[in-house]
Amino acid sequence: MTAIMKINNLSQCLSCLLSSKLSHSRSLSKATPKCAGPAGDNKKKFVIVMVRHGQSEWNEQNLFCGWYDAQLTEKGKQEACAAGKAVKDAKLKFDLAHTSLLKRAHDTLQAVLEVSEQTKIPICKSWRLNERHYGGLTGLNKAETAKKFGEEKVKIWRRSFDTPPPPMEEDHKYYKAIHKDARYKDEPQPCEFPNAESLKLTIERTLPYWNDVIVPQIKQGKRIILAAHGNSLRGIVKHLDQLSDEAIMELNIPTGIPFVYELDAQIKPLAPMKFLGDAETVKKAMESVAKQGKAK
Ligand SMILES: O=C(O)[C@@H](CO)OP(=O)(O)O
Repeated sequence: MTAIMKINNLSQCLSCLLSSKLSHSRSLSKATPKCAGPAGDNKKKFVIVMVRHGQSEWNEQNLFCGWYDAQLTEKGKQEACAAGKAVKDAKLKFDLAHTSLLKRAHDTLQAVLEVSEQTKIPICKSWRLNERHYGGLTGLNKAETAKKFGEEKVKIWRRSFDTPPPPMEEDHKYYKAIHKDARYKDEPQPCEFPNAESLKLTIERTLPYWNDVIVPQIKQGKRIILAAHGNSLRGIVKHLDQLSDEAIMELNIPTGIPFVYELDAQIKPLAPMKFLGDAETVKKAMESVAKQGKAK
């Protein structure tokens, strides 16, 4: 049975991981550091696999989703299974998985692990890996919003680095479903609970989890899969590839296609991200994410 750990804060996370290490000592003891590079610390090579969840019901309807807990569609489930097959075919093995508190990411991860026959690994969950909070735009149709406010404005809301969407007020249709959800009763603290996030704000809460939880595990040789969201992953990619605020605007991560980073001992990418999919399919899937913000 898959071990699931909900991580409420970073210190709890570390003790959680420690206890999981004890209870999963059999699976973890088999973990071998991925140090395939030539000798010398800088060349030491680690591998991390990331995947955006498969298509969700709100992706299908082209709605701003953010922290709303939309489910996977049938297509999304198939994408998740195909991602698992790609992982299996690439012979990628994991010691640990990380995901958000949102079902679409968790269910994608579960399918990947089932299809690639590695369901026994611990799964760490954190709100810090959630999708960016889309504020007052949550639940609105992206194409209709572009028609009303203009495509340029929607591109700024969707892809600019530091312009957040309008905030989610208490009378918003989805405020209760998100802000009063029991899964957030311990964390985030009221002062850190977002009511709208730009990519910059998303990075500010995602990066501490990357730096304090995931990076130390990578350095211990743990082979990790991270199943998250378009924008929480864009934040990590921006950091890893040191992309400028302008360059990150053009990156659209497709649903359900895993991508792999090979990292040196300083956790710097040794090569660009490599998608487990053919280049044409990946290009088309990226273009289709970008187009979601066009008026129809
Ligand atoms: O709606 C959202 O939460 C995200 C991801 O689906 O959309 P976008 O690609 O527009 O940032």
